[in-house]
Amino acid sequence: MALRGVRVLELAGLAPAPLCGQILADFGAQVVRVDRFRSAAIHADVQGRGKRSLALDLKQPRGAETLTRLCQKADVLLEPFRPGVMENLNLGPDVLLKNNPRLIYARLTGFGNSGAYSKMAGHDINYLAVSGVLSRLGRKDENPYAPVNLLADFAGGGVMCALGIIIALYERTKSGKGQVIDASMVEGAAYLSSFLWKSQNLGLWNRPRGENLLDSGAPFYETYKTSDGKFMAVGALEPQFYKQLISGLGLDSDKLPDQYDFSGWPEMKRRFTDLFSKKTQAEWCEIFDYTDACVTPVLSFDDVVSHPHNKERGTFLKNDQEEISPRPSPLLSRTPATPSTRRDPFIGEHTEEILLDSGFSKEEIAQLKALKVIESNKPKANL
Ligand SMILES: C[C@H](CCC[C@H](C)C(=O)SCCNC(=O)CCNC(=O)[C@H](O)C(C)(C)COP(=O)(O)OP(=O)(O)OC[C@H]1O[C@@H](n2cnc3c(N)ncnc32)[C@H](O)[C@@H]1OP(=O)(O)O)[C@H]1CC[C@H]2[C@@H]3[C@H](O)C[C@@H]4C[C@H](O)CC[C@]4(C)[C@H]3C[C@H](O)[C@]12C
Repeated sequence: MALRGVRVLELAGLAPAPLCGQILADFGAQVVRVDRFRSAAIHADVQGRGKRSLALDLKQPRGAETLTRLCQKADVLLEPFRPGVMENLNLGPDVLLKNNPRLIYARLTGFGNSGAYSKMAGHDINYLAVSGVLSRLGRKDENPYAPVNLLADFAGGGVMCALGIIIALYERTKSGKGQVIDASMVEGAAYLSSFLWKSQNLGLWNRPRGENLLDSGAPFYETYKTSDGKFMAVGALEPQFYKQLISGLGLDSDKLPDQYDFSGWPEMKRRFTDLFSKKTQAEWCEIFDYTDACVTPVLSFDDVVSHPHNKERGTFLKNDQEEISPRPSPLLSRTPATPSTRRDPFIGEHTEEILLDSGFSKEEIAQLKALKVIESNKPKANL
């Protein structure tokens, strides 16, 4: 796998850093999740695929020393805390990069490591708001709407941070040096929105929220309810594809307003809504599947795995606990990701083996355990 041999220490956090670590693990990195003790853990990590867990109390000087020692042999440290937390633990970049100048020290925060808001608590919706993106999301005459926590947490945060890590690893092959990555979810989300900024001159975003081409203003870029309570997604932007949509709906284009005549959009939306409500999702699929009308079913989590296209591509996989999740993407032809099929690790499941692998002696491990600096939790046998 592409990232084989890359050693990552991921300090346990909420959603974005776990996704970043999971991406690295899926593509072959050895990812150790550094957890708080089981009794102190606040959130359950559901993105632990392919990781091992070390439970370590960083608040104790011996705990911080242990992490410092682990960082000497690591390629990447991923930390998800509020700015200043790592420095308070004597684990800031100055200390760790001095010990290991090749270390890539990735800081995944909401507002960044500096700036007026940097020390404030927040979540996806707050970062998306400050990025400017949230103001553009939502339907006409409704409040802005955050699409779950996908945009800031995962796309602008977890994925962007993984990209930063890969770029820094690549750069290190030339310079031999590590560096600090300041991955702010506000800036990650803003960066993702580059197209929205750059396309303003095209007239795509001049109208109020929910009245533009790609924000549910256009009748040909919208979802429609079907007679069985399901939905179809329509994305027929180009005239040649729009023509196929119109024909599939049984309409006569000569009797309709021009596709890009904004004044005709509300009426066209009403007509499309009415038409789509007359057939089931399956009936619409019979009409539109394998055409260029850009019309597809909105698949539920129940239906998506068994959809023929996804089945053929193996888009979803099952682990050995029968849990279904999406296969890593993208597909690399020679060195594809081969994600672990094992269940996610328990907190502290691999504490001892990780320390042994990293050169700690059995005596040192026993001492750390006696001092309650580390915790070891073995899964109960399944009898
Ligand atoms: C599923 C929900 C999560 C959704 C994600 C959400 C939408 C997001 O947006 S995630 C993005 C959050 N933001 C960031 O990550 C930005 C960067 N980080 C921060 O800004 C902050 O970390 C923070 C604001 C996120 C949290 O601040 P906090 O004050 O808690 O922490 P920090 O200041 O960073 O300091 C960390 C302290 O911890 C110490 N530490 C760390 N590691 C160790 C260690 N190994 N040993 C010792 N000490 C350690 C560190 O030293 C710091 O100490 P100090 O403060 O003293 O310096 C879920 C969200 C809520 C969940 C529910 C909830 O928890 C209740 C239930 C709990 C139950 O167990 C399960 C069900 C719940 C209902 C649970 C369900 C879900 O998990 C949630 C809904």
